[in-house]
Amino acid sequence: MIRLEGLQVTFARGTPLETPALRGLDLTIGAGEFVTVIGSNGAGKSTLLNAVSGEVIPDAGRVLVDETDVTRWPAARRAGRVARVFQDPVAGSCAELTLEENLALAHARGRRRGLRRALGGARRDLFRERLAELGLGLEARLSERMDRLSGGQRQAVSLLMATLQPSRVLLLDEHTAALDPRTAEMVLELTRRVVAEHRLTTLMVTHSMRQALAAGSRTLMLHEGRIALDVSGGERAGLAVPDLVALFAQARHQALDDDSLLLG
Ligand SMILES: Nc1ncnc2c1ncn2[C@@H]1O[C@H](COP(=O)(O)OP(=O)(O)OP(=O)(O)O)[C@@H](O)[C@H]1O
Repeated sequence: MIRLEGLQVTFARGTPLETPALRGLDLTIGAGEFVTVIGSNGAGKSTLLNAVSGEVIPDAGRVLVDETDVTRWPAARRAGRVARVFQDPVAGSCAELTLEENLALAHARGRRRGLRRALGGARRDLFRERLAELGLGLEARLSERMDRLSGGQRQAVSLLMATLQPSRVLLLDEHTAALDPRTAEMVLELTRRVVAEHRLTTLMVTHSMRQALAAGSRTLMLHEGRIALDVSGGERAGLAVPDLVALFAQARHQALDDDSLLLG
């Protein structure tokens, strides 16, 4: 479960480059809920994920993960609770290490146990089993270096790494954007499976309106650091991509109107 209360993040405060990225954002995401996040460039989507993962500490407001206030916790301290997969397939793992070593590191993260113990025979069997579940034949490639894998295979392994941690929260930052359409679909399908199996509370940022509606059960639209749209249930089920595009345009105009009212 994630709860954000009055979250404010301003970059370069007090300088001519001052940028308000999140402007008092309130959001509650239930345990096991899968939420997709859309919004134009600079809307605050990555900052939102960064505030949950601890890469960014807010100026005001609170971040709660499973009812624990983690607002001031650095990212490393949250790593056992919050897993993340990035847009760049290279970002989530160590290229020079083998698949097994990467999985062992992920398995050890957030636990009080070292790499050596994590590399035992029982672990290897677990890794092989979990890799086999991906259906990509990677179970036979445990001792290969990570940089031998394709982008899609790396994202699949990154998702698997996320579930080897004891984490309950999964953050996906445009994690299929760098993949070709077929591979992106495969990784999205895998994402659905992994989230459902592990009941992960999930925030997925995407620039694809189609993906935003096809994955998860709720969609948020961010605009200028605020939530401009929050749809779920029957309302969302009845939406097609053009409807979402229209709502997006409407929410942006609404925000512009609000600003002009304020300015007026
Ligand atoms: N480290 C930083 N320093 C200064 N400004 C930043 C920093 N990170 C983000 N910003 C600014 O904060 C605002 C929100 O950025 P953010 O990256 O969260 O948007 P986004 O919705 O993820 O955009 P995109 O879709 O382009 O990735 C933008 O105006 C951005 O330029």
